[in-house]
Amino acid sequence: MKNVGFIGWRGMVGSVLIQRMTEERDFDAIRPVFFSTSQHGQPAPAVNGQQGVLQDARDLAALSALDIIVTCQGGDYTNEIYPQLREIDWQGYWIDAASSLRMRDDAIIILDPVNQAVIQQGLERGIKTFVGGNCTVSLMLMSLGGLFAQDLVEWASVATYQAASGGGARHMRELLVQIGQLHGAVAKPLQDPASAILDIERRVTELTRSGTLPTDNFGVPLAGSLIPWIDKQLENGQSREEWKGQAETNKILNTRQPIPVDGLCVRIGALRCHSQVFTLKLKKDVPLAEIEQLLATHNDWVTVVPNDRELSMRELTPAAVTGTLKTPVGRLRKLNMGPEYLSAFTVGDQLLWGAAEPLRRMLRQLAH
Ligand SMILES: NC(=O)C1=CN([C@@H]2O[C@H](COP(=O)(O)OP(=O)(O)OC[C@H]3O[C@@H](n4cnc5c(N)ncnc54)[C@H](OP(=O)(O)O)[C@@H]3O)[C@@H](O)[C@H]2O)C=CC1
Ligand SMILES: N[C@@H](CC(=O)OP(=O)(O)O)C(=O)O
Repeated sequence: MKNVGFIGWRGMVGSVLIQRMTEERDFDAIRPVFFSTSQHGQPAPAVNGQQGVLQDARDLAALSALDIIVTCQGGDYTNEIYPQLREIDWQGYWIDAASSLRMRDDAIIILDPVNQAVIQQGLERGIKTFVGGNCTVSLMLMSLGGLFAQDLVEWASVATYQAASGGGARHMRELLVQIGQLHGAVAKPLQDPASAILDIERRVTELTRSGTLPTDNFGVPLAGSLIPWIDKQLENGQSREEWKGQAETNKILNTRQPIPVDGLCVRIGALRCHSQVFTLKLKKDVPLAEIEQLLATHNDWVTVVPNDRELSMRELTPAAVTGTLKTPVGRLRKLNMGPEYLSAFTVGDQLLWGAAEPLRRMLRQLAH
């Protein structure tokens, strides 16, 4: 049995990972050791009736005794600890949720339903560093994988609708507090059907602009609004989140000729599901029925939602998908621009296939 260290297990991504591992009985096949940067010495979570003590996540001796390290602690931790471990010639496998190591030549971005062949080749070449992809990229490829697998995509233009959870736990709290404060300010007139809706709206807008809503995390109000920028600003005018679209997609797929992927990333007031709208230019005119068939059969989690009003409203929303491993795609239709132009709408839980699930499945491969 492999000794596996977990860092970041009590964070948002980490706790989803532990929950999924428990559901799938993954702990039966490993000897887990839990670490913390702030709570070492305290009781570790009990697994299969066994409970140890939290180890120090900066103790290189304890870390280097492990066969596999799984970290959901974030990029700062990775940047601090990973080079030190490799420096002392630690030969174990490093599985990471953070973006820091993704684009290194000696790291593979893991999304096994899409790139198991790339993962397998990497393992055979002795690659030891496996990193989960950016959530929008992973969710796009889970939903549209059938078209990429057949090399049908000439380019993809995307507009994202990204959930608060992508920013972290505190961002989710901030959104909910904002929602509560806005509602609280108008709760009374709202109960009166005779009250004027534009007076209510004015009060909400005034409060939104007053500077009194909590905005420490998002920087501006998100409730009742949106934020058309995610992550850092790059010199070419893209946000870093937008830059990842093309860079990571092509690395995951190991394309010889890069497929252009670009668009705008937008934060909205959903809690943990990212949605994305695509305009795809296909390399040829493929009948819609064939497209639906390719998409639906690509992996076990994607479903094609027929382009029907009722079904789209019921099945193709964050409310329907949150907390599940489903990665549905719908609103599929040929656009007025021509028969090679396809629209698509995708939804997926950014903490499951967007973050924790690819790590869990990589660990399972390595542990067996
Ligand atoms: N959020 C997301 O959607 C995605 C995140 N990632 C990556 O994963 C990393 C971790 O993200 P996320 O899970 O959101 O981070 P969190 O902020 O939820 O957790 C990170 C760490 O904070 C510490 N911590 C301090 N106080 C608490 C508390 N009250 N409850 C839980 N943990 C606490 C824990 O470390 P300790 O025990 O050592 O104190 C924990 O491991 C990100 O930095 C990013 O690199 C990747 C994909 C998506
Ligand atoms: N940036 C993503 C979440 C995330 O953590 O992405 P990455 O793993 O690429 O840093 C979002 O805000 O929705």
